[in-house]
Amino acid sequence: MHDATPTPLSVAASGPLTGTAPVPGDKSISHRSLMLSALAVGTSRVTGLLEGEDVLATAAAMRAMGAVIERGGDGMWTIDGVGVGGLLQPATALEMGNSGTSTRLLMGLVSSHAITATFTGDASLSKRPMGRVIEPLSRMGAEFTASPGGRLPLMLRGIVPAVPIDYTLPVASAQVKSAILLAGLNTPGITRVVEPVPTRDHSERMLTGFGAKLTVEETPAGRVIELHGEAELQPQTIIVPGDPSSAAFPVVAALLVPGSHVTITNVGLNPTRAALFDVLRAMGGDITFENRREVGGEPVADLVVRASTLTGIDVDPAVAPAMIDEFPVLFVAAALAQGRTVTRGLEELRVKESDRITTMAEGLRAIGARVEETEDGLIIDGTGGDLLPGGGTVEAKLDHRIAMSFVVAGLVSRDPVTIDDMAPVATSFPTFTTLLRGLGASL
Ligand SMILES: O=C(O)C1=C[C@@H](OP(=O)(O)O)[C@@H](O)[C@H](O)C1
Ligand SMILES: C=C(OP(=O)(O)O)C(=O)O
Repeated sequence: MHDATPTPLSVAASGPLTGTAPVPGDKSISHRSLMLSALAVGTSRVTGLLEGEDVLATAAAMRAMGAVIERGGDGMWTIDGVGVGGLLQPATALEMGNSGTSTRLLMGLVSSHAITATFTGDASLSKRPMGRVIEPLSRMGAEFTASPGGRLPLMLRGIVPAVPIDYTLPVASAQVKSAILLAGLNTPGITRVVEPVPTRDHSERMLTGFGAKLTVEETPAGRVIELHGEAELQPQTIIVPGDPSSAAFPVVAALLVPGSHVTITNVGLNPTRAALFDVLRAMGGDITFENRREVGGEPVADLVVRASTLTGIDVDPAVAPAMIDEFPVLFVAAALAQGRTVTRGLEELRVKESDRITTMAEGLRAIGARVEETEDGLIIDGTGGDLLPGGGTVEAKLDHRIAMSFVVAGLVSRDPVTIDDMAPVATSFPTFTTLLRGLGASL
């Protein structure tokens, strides 16, 4: 998808950011709303869907397997579902682009249908480990022929009936948890997943909303999720709240650019997602939450952010799953803070769209930040609020969050920062540069 035609961008120091902007829909919730609507019997309606490439890859795959998915002129999506067990054999390979979530969750869905599907992805996705889903889904009876190292392209042969499993997650991964639960939808009996460390719970919330019989119990061994199979899902009307992972970029930009005062509206604050804002506040960031409400079964608020002098901290590894995609931009905040920020327990960052520990360390060094890379995190000595030297070119490595993080870094650098390729940003936040320009950033 992004293997061709790089789109570079040079970003120079900016004047204050001001004004109000809403963030686009949550990527995780958007994927799930399409998948579950496609499995309901009848017509579901979704507003606020993130229209980024990753979500559109999910939509294309669900269409290829029989769902009728349309976007109305008013931005409302309608999905005519095929019912649990009703997915059809796709005529061509399922192209997953850059999207790990589409790939792993759809592998779960296909596993318990009588479908043989080939999954392909771009250069970044083809390096990412799929063994973590192949292993539990094989136990349920699905068969896989994967590329070396358990990677894409791979072929999956689903099975009916699949076998329910009782599975303790070996990695803290909402994608693995969700893949198993989605496979469990068309599996007789109870599929049980134990997560020793809680991860984002959008699948559990939405499965319940669609009428699946699902229980969640907190136990000494962790969260135990039980799903009763052969479920019947009822069509829903869903409003997708704004994505905290996208909000992270304008929020950090406003904290760092002197004189800024912005309001970012419609920010999802599900506790399994929102730890970045707590960490930034603990660093001294002036962030207040206004107009707290519920949207689509998820807590939401408007974030009022004022430029602040941040202080480095030791980030508790226990909060990592609740801000797993926000570390790249947190590293930028740390590079401007007073003193040292230490992060640990972030091994999972090495298997995202890029190795986000090494990519961020290399990029931050290229623009003059003081960074030490460890096995499982970064140690960063900040400037104390002074501009970074800047002047370098950073490689985004087909990783949207790396590209956006260095745009934020460029806004607080003496000499312009060049990002080699902004194209991947379209996967999760197609309106990113427009939103920042609207707040006054000189991009
Ligand atoms: O379930 C999801 O929607 C996601 C889970 C996380 O991945 P892992 O499950 O690999 O941690 C996250 O990084 C990704 O952006 C979205
Ligand atoms: C890791 C991410 O997404 P995915 O795994 O879906 O590619 C992300 O959006 O940061």
